[in-house]
Amino acid sequence: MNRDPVLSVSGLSVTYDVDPPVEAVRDVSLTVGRGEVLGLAGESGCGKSTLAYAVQRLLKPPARITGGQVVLHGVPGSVDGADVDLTTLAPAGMDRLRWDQIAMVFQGAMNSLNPVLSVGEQLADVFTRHRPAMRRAERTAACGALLDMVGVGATRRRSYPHELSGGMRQRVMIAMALALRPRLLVMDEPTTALDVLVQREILQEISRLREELGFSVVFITHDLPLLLEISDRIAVMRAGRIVEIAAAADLYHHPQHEYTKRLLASFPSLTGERGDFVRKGVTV
Ligand SMILES: Nc1ncnc2c1ncn2[C@@H]1O[C@H](COP(=O)(O)OP(=O)(O)OP(=O)(O)O)[C@@H](O)[C@H]1O
Repeated sequence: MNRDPVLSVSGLSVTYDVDPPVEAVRDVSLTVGRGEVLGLAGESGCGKSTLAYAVQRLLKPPARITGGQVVLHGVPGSVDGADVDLTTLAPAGMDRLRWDQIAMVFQGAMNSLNPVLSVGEQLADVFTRHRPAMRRAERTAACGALLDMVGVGATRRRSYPHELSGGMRQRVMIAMALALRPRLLVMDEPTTALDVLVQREILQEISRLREELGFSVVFITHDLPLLLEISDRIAVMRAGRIVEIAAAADLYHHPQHEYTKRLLASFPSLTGERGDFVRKGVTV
């Protein structure tokens, strides 16, 4: 399926300036289409997180982008009409785009909630910072609607993080990431720390929200079976490079790269009869 791109990464390279230097991302090119779920697979240390952080300019020294471009397309109000190269954008410009256009949910996100503020207050804070003209009542209503949307329920607005389960807290983080209706959601192992049932419930929720709101997702995990279920396309990364990128079903049925074949073979659940769950969407 051809979709308008939301994000185009071309020739992106990132090095950690340590001794010896680590070339964590090497000449990576990929696009993310509107409304698409792009899965990013690969073994631990292959550079998935570095790529995700680089795309949002969230890398800190010793990491350094050594080449390439990250273009966000169709940015409202941008100077040249629509396309913004995030690698050259001034920090203030990037701050404006973060949350608004691109938001991220990472693995430990649920632990980054402030323990002394209610989840409602923390959600409201996103609006206070990014939508200063919003009135208090409007903000409160928006926070309630978000909590309903992710299945936490508006009545939990006054709860503190410690009063919620890990799954609930991660849902709050997803609500926060979706608050400003970003066009791209980057999720780095967002459910890995949760038990399998909660993980599936949340993935189902993300699939539903994606259909309802139309945002694109870059979903990172080492869990290839999970990616095959939820992704439109999958990029397989190895030692900093994308070795193969294909529609999920093609990648499963006709893997081209030796490494992809090995990766598929390393998940026993993908061999034999159980392999038929590919591309049917998330089911509980
Ligand atoms: N701060 C750092 N300094 C030096 N090297 C680093 C740093 N952070 C990451 N690396 C290296 O960069 C490479 C890519 O790491 P990265 O965390 O992006 O991989 P990953 O695929 O996301 O792994 P995981 O699934 O374990 O999170 C690895 O070799 C890692 O050791």
